[in-house]
Amino acid sequence: MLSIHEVTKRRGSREILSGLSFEARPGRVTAFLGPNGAGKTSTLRILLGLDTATSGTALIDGVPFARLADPVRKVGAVLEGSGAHRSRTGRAHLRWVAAAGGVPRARVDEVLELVGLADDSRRRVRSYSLGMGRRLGLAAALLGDPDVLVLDEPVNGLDPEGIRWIRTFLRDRAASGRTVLLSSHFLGEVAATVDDVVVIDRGRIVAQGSLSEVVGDHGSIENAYFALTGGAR
Ligand SMILES: Nc1ncnc2c1ncn2[C@@H]1O[C@H](COP(=O)(O)OP(=O)(O)OP(=O)(O)O)[C@@H](O)[C@H]1O
Repeated sequence: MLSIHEVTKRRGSREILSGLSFEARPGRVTAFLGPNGAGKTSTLRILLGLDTATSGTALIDGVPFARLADPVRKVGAVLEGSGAHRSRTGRAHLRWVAAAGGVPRARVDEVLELVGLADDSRRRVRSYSLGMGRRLGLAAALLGDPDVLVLDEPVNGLDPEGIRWIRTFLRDRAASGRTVLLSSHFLGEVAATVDDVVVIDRGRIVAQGSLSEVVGDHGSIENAYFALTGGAR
């Protein structure tokens, strides 16, 4: 369970997050939607302990990221890119991440299989396509078989096959009782994948609830999104 409570973030004189509160629950895929610059990445960074809130709390199963006893097994995250050194092979990168997190080496082969990268694991990361880089990032996040997955724009730039794969993957993850939070501005895909939706605009939550609650009378998530965020800017 992820619980964001009254999170506010100021940068200089600007308030980029204003009293955000929402939850992402186990067994559900929650989409965190909003236009460019709305504050999605800033919120995820606070949740993952990469930045601090000016006020409010962001908790993972009741504790801040920094106080998790075993973070690698509690939460896996992919923020941007694969985070891998381009001259390393995919497998070498994962072994390095596994060692740093105290995860047994054998798990590397399991996650390579899970993300469909086993056949390419001995290639250097610089030769990977965007989609393969995404799969590698996801593989690293899965090393600890975490209860919670946090993904920033996971479908951005993927081809239809990659989008379909990740959609199925995230649904399976939620079906096994895990918590999945993904940020996105790619609305069409979200409707087919998610249970719950949180919409943010200019640092404020403008809607949250189940997908059908947020769609409401708008007919589609696209219509709801543009009505709630005042259209594309
Ligand atoms: N390091 C930083 N220093 C100053 N301002 C920042 C910094 N990071 C983000 N911001 C500002 O905070 C606001 C929220 O940015 P954020 O990246 O969280 O939005 P986002 O919803 O993830 O957008 P996108 O979809 O474009 O990634 C923006 O106005 C951005 O310019």
